[in-house]
Amino acid sequence: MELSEIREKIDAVDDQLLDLFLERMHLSEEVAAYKNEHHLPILNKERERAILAKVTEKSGEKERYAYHLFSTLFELARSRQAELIDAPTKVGAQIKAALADINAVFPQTGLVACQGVEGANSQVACDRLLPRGNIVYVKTFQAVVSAVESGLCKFGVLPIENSSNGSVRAVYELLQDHNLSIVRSTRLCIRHELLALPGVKMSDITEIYSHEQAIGQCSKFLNGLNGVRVIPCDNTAMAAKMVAERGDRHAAAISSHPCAALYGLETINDEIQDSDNNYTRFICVTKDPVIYAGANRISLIIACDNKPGALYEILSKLAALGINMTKLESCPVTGRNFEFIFFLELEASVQEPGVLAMLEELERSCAGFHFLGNYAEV
Ligand SMILES: C=C(O[C@@H]1C=C(C(=O)O)C=C[C@H]1O)C(=O)O
Repeated sequence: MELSEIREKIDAVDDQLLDLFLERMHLSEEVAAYKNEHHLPILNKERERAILAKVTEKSGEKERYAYHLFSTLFELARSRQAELIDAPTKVGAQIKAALADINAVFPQTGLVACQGVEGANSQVACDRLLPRGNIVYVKTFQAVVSAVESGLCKFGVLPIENSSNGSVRAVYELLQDHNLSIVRSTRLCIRHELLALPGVKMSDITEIYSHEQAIGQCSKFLNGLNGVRVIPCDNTAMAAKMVAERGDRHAAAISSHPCAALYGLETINDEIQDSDNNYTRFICVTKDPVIYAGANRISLIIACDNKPGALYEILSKLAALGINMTKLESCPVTGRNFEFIFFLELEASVQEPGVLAMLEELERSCAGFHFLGNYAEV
């Protein structure tokens, strides 16, 4: 058969397929109306399994392809049903509350909980996120969360990811366990320096203090040193402060340039970070789930079943809406045997058509779902 002839036949089959597809979608809309009336869940695994069993049995050696095609058809049918059924979801209620005040503008002032001390990168981030905010320093990320949850501070600032080290797990864990909303984010270019008391030389140093993230970001420099103990501490600025206060001429801190002047130290070595493209993103969180004008990023934590195609199903929902994903990181669930959760970031606003319905559907279909916020990066 000539190619043009085969293609003519394919065109004819496509016409039939399309008609049948539209008819199938129409029937699932009728099923949706029934489910709505009788308060039935959208997903019916038993029915889907029965159809797949029949399809695979009839498809012979093309069984794999038929399985995939029908799984996609179910996916699309469920998406359409979710659009039509307004079954309550947690994310729906959360977003509705967050959008209640449509004219809400980002506050200019307020107390901001910040982990560390003056000179910490978190402090620079606080100034960027809330230029006229009043900083309250606390010792740990947990204390930032507690300060916001208790109402002591309206805002909290936390580092969420670094371009060399990836996500800050401890912060994601706190976001999972507490109901805080991300309302703004910012990206800081991080430079590290080795600071010590005035006059101290590299050869005097036997101990280097810094935050774990900074230690990780200067691994090449640190690996090149001999006979030096590297000691993690709470914060890069705290490390500088401690070295200054102890007056120990064998100790140094990996910290930022402003901390040298702030704590009376001198730079022994500058630009010691592994990569000059070393960025850390910081988020600003609040207790009230507000979505301010200009929000164009959505952060999610998702857990899906450990089965073939589980992640694909999530991604296909984003692809269907043409949403760009700016982050997808898998992370093992602590204490579980290679079970993973996913950290996602999307370039989208819940006010764009279809986005809220898509999030509601993800909540319905995923084993775990956390909407962390819809916000703007400044
Ligand atoms: C259409 C239905 O809803 C969903 C979609 C199905 C499908 O596309 O065939 C099957 C079961 C449900 O998960 C239904 O319940 O029949």
